[in-house]
Amino acid sequence: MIRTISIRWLLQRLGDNRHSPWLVARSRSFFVRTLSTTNQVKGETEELSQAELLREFAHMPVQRIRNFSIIAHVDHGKSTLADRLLELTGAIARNGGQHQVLDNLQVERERGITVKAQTASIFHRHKGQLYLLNLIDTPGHVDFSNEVSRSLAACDGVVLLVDACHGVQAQTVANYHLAKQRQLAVVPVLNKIDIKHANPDQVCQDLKLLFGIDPDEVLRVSAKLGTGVSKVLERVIETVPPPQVSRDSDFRALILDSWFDKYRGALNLIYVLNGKLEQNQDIQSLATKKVYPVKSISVLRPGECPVPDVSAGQVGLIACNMRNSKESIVGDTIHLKNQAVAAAGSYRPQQPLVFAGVFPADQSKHVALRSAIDKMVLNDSAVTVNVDSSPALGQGWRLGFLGLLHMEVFCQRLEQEHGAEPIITAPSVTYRLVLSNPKMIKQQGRDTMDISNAALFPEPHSIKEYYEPLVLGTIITPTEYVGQVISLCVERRGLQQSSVNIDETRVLMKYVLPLSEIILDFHDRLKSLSSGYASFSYEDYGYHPSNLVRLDIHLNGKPVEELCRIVHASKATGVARQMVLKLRELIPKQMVQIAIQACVGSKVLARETIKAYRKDVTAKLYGGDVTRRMKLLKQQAEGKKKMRMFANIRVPHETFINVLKR
Ligand SMILES: Nc1nc2c(ncn2[C@@H]2O[C@H](COP(=O)(O)OP(=O)(O)OP(=O)(O)O)[C@@H](O)[C@H]2O)c(=O)[nH]1
Repeated sequence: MIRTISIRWLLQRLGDNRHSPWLVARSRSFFVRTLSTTNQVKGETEELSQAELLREFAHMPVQRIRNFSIIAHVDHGKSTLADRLLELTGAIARNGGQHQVLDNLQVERERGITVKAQTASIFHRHKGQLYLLNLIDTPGHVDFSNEVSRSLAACDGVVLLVDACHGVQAQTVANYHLAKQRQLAVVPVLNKIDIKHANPDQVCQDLKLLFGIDPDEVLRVSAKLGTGVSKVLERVIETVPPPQVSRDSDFRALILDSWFDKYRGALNLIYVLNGKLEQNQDIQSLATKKVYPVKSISVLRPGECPVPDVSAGQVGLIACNMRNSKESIVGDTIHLKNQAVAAAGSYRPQQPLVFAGVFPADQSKHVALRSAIDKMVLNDSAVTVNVDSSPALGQGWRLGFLGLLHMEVFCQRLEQEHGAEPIITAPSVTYRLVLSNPKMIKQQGRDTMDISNAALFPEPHSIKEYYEPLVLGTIITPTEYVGQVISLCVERRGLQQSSVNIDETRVLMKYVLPLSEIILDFHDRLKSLSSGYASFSYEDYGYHPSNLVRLDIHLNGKPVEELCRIVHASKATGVARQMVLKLRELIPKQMVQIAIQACVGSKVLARETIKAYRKDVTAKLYGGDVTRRMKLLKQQAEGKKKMRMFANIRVPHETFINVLKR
């Protein structure tokens, strides 16, 4: 019965949402699941029907629940392993031609990377007992580390996956420490052992040296071929403790994730810490105090399966008429109406590091873009939004991201999932200024000012001290590239903190680097100079004093706000030169001559000129009459002089971003 209703519901949704790739993708994975169960999947739990499994879900004791994430460096095979685990446990069809089922966003499939952590509840029989395993596939890229921290808040253990060819990489180190900070059980697994030049023994030694992991503890698998994968589930059940929750107390749950559904509003993925939640009960948000009736509860397998209730230790999806990101807050605690409970868990979204202006290409699309951004922010709690305006681009928003890739993916999703086509200004970091101007201090209500929009940078005489954000970077590189890596770090004002040989062939270096120096292309440069072998990860290192200046760009003497930048004083001349040259290429020739100047205060550091079109006013003249020709050219020059005075130079929108790329 449930299945029949769900398929009808699904088909309606597919029909009505042809333009929502996200929903279609989600529904498709649901479809795969539904078909697979209809055909009786071949898995460890094949003897149980879907209805029986859901009954098991309702009665599953806490002692037989395991919540774990798969964490690893980029491309080490997390999503492939997740696929195999889903197949093995019968959640999806084996050899169904579906790859990386949990990577269901269009952007994930196009880029081949995971950007959103995805949950799936699976069942596995171990020593005669059925266990409920909540598996979370996490992204590997540093820009999506918020997704990893968010996932770990609902876990008691992790599968630390390491590529047996490439070994421990920067993000392996970062993710391992994240798991250890939360005191989670670690199941070390080497992947890709099917590859000829894999060196599992060496990687085991590295794991021992870096993390003290006993080589005998390390499982060896091939997620691609499925070799050894069942051992991973056994080890998870044996090593990861059951959740530390209580079913006897009042209901309390942590909102882990949320996303928007056209019909049901915001859907919340919750991790229940206490008690039990049933359909039609009223829940209250601890943050907003608002009350909502629970309309539906489901479990993700990985498609939605309706269940009547969800109990402590379990992860469930609820629809409760929340409308937007202001109501559905990731990290918030929900409880039953009018019951006093303490906040659940310690998860807080990471603070954004990179900021960019987002404006509608056409101001009439302002409302549509605002609604699209709101829906996207609901699904990405790490993004911050503040209202912004610009004389050239109109009303818009200043969005905060965790990195450039995060920003690119967010904007791509805005386009793909919501049909929005915004203009994105150049990304910048947030600088901190200590003010000396009493009037400004009074206005601000304090003597410091955080600023990410260079256009709002105060005059130097109002500033006492400048601070810029630094990061602690971890670089792992083969020894032959150490020299080039060090040169790159020095060029980016990096200071080496340590350098350790992991083994004879690889070095782990720690560098303190200014965030502004790494956001644009540091990672690409590092990859290209090391033929793709070096890896980089970073964490916040706080604000430190710096010597900053505001670099203004003038076009025919008029400052262009969108192009000004905050730069380190030592780099001002180099950046000025580079910017004017780039602008000369990017701004199309116009009817007037354009002078491009880069200045700090009144000092011009670099200048370039774009010559005007020279309209051939003499083209129609019959040949040879020099005096007539000269007279016409002179008239034209007079006209241009006038035009220059009122000249309205057309700067293409993409110039604002392209000019800042190195
Ligand atoms: N030969 C071989 N290739 C594998 C194995 N596991 C994964 N791969 C390949 O490695 C590539 C990356 O796999 P993914 O599962 O996307 O890696 P990921 O860790 O989820 O990637 P991100 O989520 O972007 O960090 C894909 O081309 C897989 O086919 C394996 O066991 N053997």
